[in-house]
Amino acid sequence: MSSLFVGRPISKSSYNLYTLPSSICGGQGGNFFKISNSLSIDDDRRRSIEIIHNSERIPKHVAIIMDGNRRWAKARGLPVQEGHKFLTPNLKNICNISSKLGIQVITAFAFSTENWNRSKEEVDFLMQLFEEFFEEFMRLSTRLGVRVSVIGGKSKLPTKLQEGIELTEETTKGNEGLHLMMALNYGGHYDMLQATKNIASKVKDGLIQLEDIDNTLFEQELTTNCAKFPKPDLLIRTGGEQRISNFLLWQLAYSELYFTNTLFPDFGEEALMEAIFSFQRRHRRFGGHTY
Ligand SMILES: CC(C)=CCC/C(C)=C/CC/C(C)=C/COP(=O)(O)OP(=O)(O)O
Repeated sequence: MSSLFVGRPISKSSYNLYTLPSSICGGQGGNFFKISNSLSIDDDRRRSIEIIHNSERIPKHVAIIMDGNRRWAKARGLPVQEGHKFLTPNLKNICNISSKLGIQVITAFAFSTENWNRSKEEVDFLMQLFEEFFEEFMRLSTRLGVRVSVIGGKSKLPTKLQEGIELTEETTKGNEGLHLMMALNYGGHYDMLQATKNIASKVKDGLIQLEDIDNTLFEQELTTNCAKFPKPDLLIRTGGEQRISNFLLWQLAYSELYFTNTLFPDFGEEALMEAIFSFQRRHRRFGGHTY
């Protein structure tokens, strides 16, 4: 299909998002995008950008490691907390753009099983910030249309935060738009161990046989099983480090990895679009092709 950019602009920034009427795109509110003609970009990039993004080209599930808050704050002579404060506004922005693009699941790594080793002051601040985050997403449930849930060891989180999470999960569970999974007190090791324990317990109780254990059964026990698309197509890590840091270890087996130097507080629409463009240029083979 050739590029058709006759739609209604839905975003005013360096990248202009366009929505085409469903009569033209043949689907429900399909989104099309192009980069503004006024921008100076090379032809190769323009070509990759001018891809009409149908469901094949848009990652269904994007996971994001939100890193770089401290460096952002330090570079400005600010307390670390000032960097963390971008959690809610940036995730709101990411959810908005992702919804328009047709991304269906976002998993955001907000606190790992190892992050308890940070200073008490930072951990306390983060727990308070997470409480405010859930309040805000619950308050805006109808407007955002985002279903919010949490993966990770919730029982170790402060009681007030657990209550906020429960309320938010309950309030937003009927939202049929984007599904935002917040990974809190989460670790890939934790996820695989809890799955293993559940399976072992089922074997012990005679509910399943040892021979029944396969990839499908194992994946059913992972915390991400609550999402329609449990495995990320694309992993983004902001902040310049190129490692997984105990994130979705099983689920990332065939994900495309994208590392950017952009620090999380600076990670906005333009940076997200860059990540999507990069994904669109990848050839996913899943071990099945040679060419
Ligand atoms: C946006 C926001 C307020 C997020 C909360 C701040 C926070 C704790 C971010 C860390 C996210 C995370 C688990 C990154 C993994 O890196 P790592 O630093 O745990 O691991 P590493 O030492 O391997 O880099």
